Amino acid sequence: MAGISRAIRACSAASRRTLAAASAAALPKEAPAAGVRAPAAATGRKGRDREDGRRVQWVFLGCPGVGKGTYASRLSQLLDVPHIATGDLVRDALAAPGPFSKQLAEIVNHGKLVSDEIIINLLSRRLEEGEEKGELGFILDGFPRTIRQAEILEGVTDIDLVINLKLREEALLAKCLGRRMCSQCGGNFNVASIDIEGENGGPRMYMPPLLPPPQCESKLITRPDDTEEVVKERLRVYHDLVCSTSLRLLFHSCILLSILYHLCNLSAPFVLVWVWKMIVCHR
Ligand SMILES: Nc1ncnc2c1ncn2[C@@H]1O[C@H](COP(=O)(O)OP(=O)(O)O)[C@@H](O)[C@H]1O
Repeated sequence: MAGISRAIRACSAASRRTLAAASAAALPKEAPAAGVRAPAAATGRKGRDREDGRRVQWVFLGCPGVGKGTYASRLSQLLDVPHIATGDLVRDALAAPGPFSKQLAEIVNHGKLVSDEIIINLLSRRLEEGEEKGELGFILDGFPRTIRQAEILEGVTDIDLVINLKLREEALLAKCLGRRMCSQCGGNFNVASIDIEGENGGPRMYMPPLLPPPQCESKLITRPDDTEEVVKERLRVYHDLVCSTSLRLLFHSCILLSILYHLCNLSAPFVLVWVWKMIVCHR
């Protein structure tokens, strides 16, 4: 409980109220055994709920352009839960006139992350609306993106599954630059045709374009933050965050290891292998 209250105390007063209310209502917290997550298998298929009445609570992570939105939206239809993309919440806020959207545009159109306070406020509001509509689960896309966001989410929900998608850097840039959206139906498409030779005997990567139907062709728009310069900055911000998180994990594991080393008389090679594994796993 201390961890939860610490995380919630860290939120701004406004987001604390809304997130706590949303989590109490929209995200009923069951009482799993300490440290045990409800397995995804326990969650129902479409129309079949868990015993506590809620549906899946999944999270999709990964760098810009990796396909989080595509997979999350398809799965949300199959599992009959809403697909909540914090990027969409930000774009909705950007579309509303006023000083707030100008402030947001300054951040988003330069490839930076918006503050934890803003994103938590937007997400809290979205969860509250979902609660009013009777939504029973979610697939989150693009949240959490910082350690603080992850701590807050961890504190107020039971996440069943986290999927971290990865893709080679050259494909990511091409995919972001090829993204198109239909201004009428909101459908997402991609005009990039990706065909990259495998490296060091690795498999070739081929991803055909995801073309729009004829009725959408003349209505395609590109996101203002999908220019080459901004995408490169978003990828840089993403990798910086992943690196700082990995270093933090590595630092903590080194402290733990040195304690174990002294307590259990572990051999130095064993400690080195463990440290190496930490680096490789979190790269
Ligand atoms: N969890 C978040 N924390 C901070 N900023 C976010 C978050 N989610 C979305 N954003 C903002 O919205 C923008 C668009 O997000 P998104 O559509 O998820 O883009 P991407 O394709 O880069 O994953 C991001 O570049 C960032 O400015």
